[in-house]
Amino acid sequence: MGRTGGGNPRTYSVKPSDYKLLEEVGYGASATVYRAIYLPFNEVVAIKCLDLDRCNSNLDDVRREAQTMSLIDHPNVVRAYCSFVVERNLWVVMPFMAEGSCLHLMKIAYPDGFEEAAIGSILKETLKALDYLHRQGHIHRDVKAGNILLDTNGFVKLADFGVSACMFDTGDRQRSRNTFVGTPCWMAPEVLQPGSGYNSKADIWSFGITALELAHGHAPFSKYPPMKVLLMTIQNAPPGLDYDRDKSCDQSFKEMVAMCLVKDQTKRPTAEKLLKHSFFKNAKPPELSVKKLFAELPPLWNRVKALQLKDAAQLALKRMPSAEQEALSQSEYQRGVSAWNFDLEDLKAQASLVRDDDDDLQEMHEEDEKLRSIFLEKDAPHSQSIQGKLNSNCEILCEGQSSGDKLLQGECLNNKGKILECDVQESGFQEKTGLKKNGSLTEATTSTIEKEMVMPRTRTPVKVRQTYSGPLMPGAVLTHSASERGRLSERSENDKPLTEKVISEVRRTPSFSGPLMLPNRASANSLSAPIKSSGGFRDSLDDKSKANLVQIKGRFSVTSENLDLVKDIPLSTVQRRSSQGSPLRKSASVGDWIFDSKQLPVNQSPKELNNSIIPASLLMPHLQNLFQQTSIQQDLIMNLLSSLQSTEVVDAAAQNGKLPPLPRSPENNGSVIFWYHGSLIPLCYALGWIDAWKVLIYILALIVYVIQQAETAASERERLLLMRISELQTRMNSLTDELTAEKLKYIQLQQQLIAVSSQDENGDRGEGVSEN
Ligand SMILES: Nc1ncnc2c1ncn2[C@@H]1O[C@H](COP(=O)(O)OP(=O)(O)OP(=O)(O)O)[C@@H](O)[C@H]1O
Repeated sequence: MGRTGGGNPRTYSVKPSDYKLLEEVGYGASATVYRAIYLPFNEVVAIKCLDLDRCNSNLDDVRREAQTMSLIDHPNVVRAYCSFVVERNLWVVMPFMAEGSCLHLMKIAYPDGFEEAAIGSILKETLKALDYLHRQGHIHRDVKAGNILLDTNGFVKLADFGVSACMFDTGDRQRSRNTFVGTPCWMAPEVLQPGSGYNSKADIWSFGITALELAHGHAPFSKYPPMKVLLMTIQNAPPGLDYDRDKSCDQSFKEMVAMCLVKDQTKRPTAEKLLKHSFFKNAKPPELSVKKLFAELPPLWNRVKALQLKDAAQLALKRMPSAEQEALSQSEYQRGVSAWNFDLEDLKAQASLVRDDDDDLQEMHEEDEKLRSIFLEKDAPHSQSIQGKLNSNCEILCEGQSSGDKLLQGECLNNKGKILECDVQESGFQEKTGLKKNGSLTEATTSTIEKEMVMPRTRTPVKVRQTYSGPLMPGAVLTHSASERGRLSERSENDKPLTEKVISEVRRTPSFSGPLMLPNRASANSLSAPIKSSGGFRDSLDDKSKANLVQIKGRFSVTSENLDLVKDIPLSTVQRRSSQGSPLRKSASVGDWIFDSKQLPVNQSPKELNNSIIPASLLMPHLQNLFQQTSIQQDLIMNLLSSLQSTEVVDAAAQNGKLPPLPRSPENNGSVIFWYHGSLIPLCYALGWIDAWKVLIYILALIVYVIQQAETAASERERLLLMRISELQTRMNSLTDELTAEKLKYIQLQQQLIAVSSQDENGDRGEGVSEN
C-alpha cells in the first residue's frame, strides 16, 4: 500500500530493506519515530512506525486516506513520502525534521516556554499550515507543540496529519475511537461535548492552547487528570495570557490568544482571518527567530535519549497507588473510555473520585511563584548561605530514587556511574551551559548524554517546575516491546546499552494514573500530567511544592563533603522531642502522623546504627519506610507553609490598618527549611547510606522545628485576630451610639416639623375667621 507524497518528484520505494533505521528520534502515544536512511538516494528520512494492532481502522480505510493525503502539499505541512506495512506496523516515510518538535525543545531547554519573537514565528507558520488544510476541507484535530516540527533552518512544519492520524480516526476521529487517545488539554469545548458538532474552528481553539503552551512551556490545566481537564474546559472560563507571569507579553499576543479561545466556535476567527492579526504581521521569519533556539543543542537523538532517561527516572518516582485508585484505574482501563460518547455525569462522578485538592491550577502557578519569592528574596542571605554550603563540591544526583522502584534504585544507588551515571563534570558542564548551580537540574540523566546536553534555559534562575502530560492512553499502550523494537531497528536486545534496557523496562511498567490512564511511558511528545505518586495525576500539595520552590525528588547540587548538617539543627528541639519517646508524635495542628519507631532495629540508637556495620537488607526497609513517612510529612509541611504564607495577608492588613506586623525572622521561614528538607532526601542517597541516620535525624528535627514555628505563627495569628475582633466590636458600639443619636435628632426634627405645620394651620384658620 505504498504511495508517494504529492508534489515530490522523487519516488520512494515501499521495500523495508531500502531503509536503514537509525536512532529513535521521537515517540508519541501511537508511534515511535526513527531517523533513517533511504538507501537508494542515500537520503536521511524519518520513519514513523505505527502499531497496527492498536489501529481502529481497517487497512482499506487507511489506504483510502493515504490516497487523499497524497494531495496534501504545503511547505508548512509534514507530508508522507510513502507508507507501507512491515509485519504488524505501518511505516510512514517522511522528511526528517532535524530539530524535532517544539515540545521536545521546550522540555530539553526551555521549560518555561519560548520568547515571544520565536512564538510569533512558529505560530504564524503553523497557522499557514492550518489555513491550507482548512481550505482543502480538512481538520487537523491534533494541533499542539508536540506536532509542530522544526528543521535545522528553523523552518516550521505541522505534523501528524494524514495516514497516521487516519489510522486512528478513519476520517472521523471522534466517533471511531473507543479509547481516549487524544489529549484533552488542547481540545475545544465543542469537541469534548458529544453531539454538539464541530468544524475547523476546533483547530483554532487548539491553536490558541498551543500558543499558551509555547508561552508557558506547558498547556493550561496540564497538571490535571484528563477528566478534570475535560470538565474544566467545558465549565471554566477559557484560559488566556492574563496572569502575572504574562505581564510582559505583548498586547497583540494576548488579544490573538483571546480570539482563538472563545467558547462559542462561531465567534472564533478562521485561520485566514487570524493570519491578518497584527501579532502575525510583526512576526519575524523563522530563520531569524527560531533557528537560534537550538543553536547550541546536541543532536536530536541525544536529546531524545536524555529525555527518555529523564522520563524513566520520573516514572521510577512513582509510588504505588492506593488499592482504591488502582481498582478505579483498572476498571476504567478494562471498560475503555470513549472520548466521544461519554456520559458527562458519569465523568463528573469519576472526576470527583480523583484525589485533587486544588481546583485552581492557574492560581497555583502564581502561588508557586510567591513561595519561591519568599525563598529567594525575603530570606536571601539565609538561603544563600545554605546554598553555598550545598553547592561546593557539587554533585548532581540521580532522579528516580524512589523506594518503590528497585530497578532504578539499584542502578542509581549501587551502580552509580555505571547505569544512570549521574555525576557530571560540573565545571565544564556549567561553562557550557552558562547556568548557575542552583539552576534547574531537571535534565540531569546520563553522563554521556549530559556532557553534551544543554540545560534548560529558565527565565528565572531557580525555577525547576516541570510538568508532563500525556495523551490519554490505556494502561497497556506500550506495544513496542523491547524485542519488537529490536527487530525494527535491526539491533538485538543484547546489543543495546544497559541504559536502553532501563528505558524499555520502564516503558513496560504499567501506569496507574487515574481513571483515564497515562501512557505507560512518559510521553515525550505531550506535556501535562506528571507521573504521579499515589496513582493520581497530582498529589495535591505535593505537586504544588514540586512545581517551583523545591524540586523534591532529587536534581540538586549538593555537597557530599563538608556537610555537618546536624550542627545546624536547633538541638533543643531534637532533644525535647526525642525525650518524649518517639521522634515524631501526633500533632493537633498538622494532623496525624507518627513515626513508626517499632520498625527501627531494637536496642540500637541511631548513633550506634551509624557506627556499626548493618546489612543493607536490614536497613533498606527502614529507610524505605522513613522515606515514605518523609514524603507524607513533606505534604504536611507544605500545608503548614501555605498557612505561614497566608500570614502575609495578615501582615499586609496590619500595614494598612491598625494591627502590629507579625514577628518574622529569617530563621523561622519555613520555606528555607523545606528547601533543606527537599535537598536532604537525595542527599541520603549521595552519602551512600552511611550517614543516612544522621541525615534522617536532621530531617526529623527540621520537621519538628517547622511545626513549632507554624504553631507559634498560628497562635500569633489567633491573637491578632482576637485583637481585630475586639477592635471591630468597639467600632460597632460607637457606630450604634452614633446611630442612636441620629435617630434622636431625626425624632426631634419630626416633632419640630409637626409643630411648625400645626402653627401654620392655626394661622390660616385665624385669618379665615377674621375675614368672615
Ligand atoms: N518527521 C519527523 N522528523 C523528526 N522528528 C519527528 C518527525 N515526526 C515526528 N517526530 C518526533 O516524534 C514525536 C512523535 O511523533 P508523533 O507526534 O507523530 O507521534 P504520535 O504517536 O502521533 O504522538 P501523539 O499521538 O502523542 O501526537 C514528535 O513529537 C517529534 O518529536
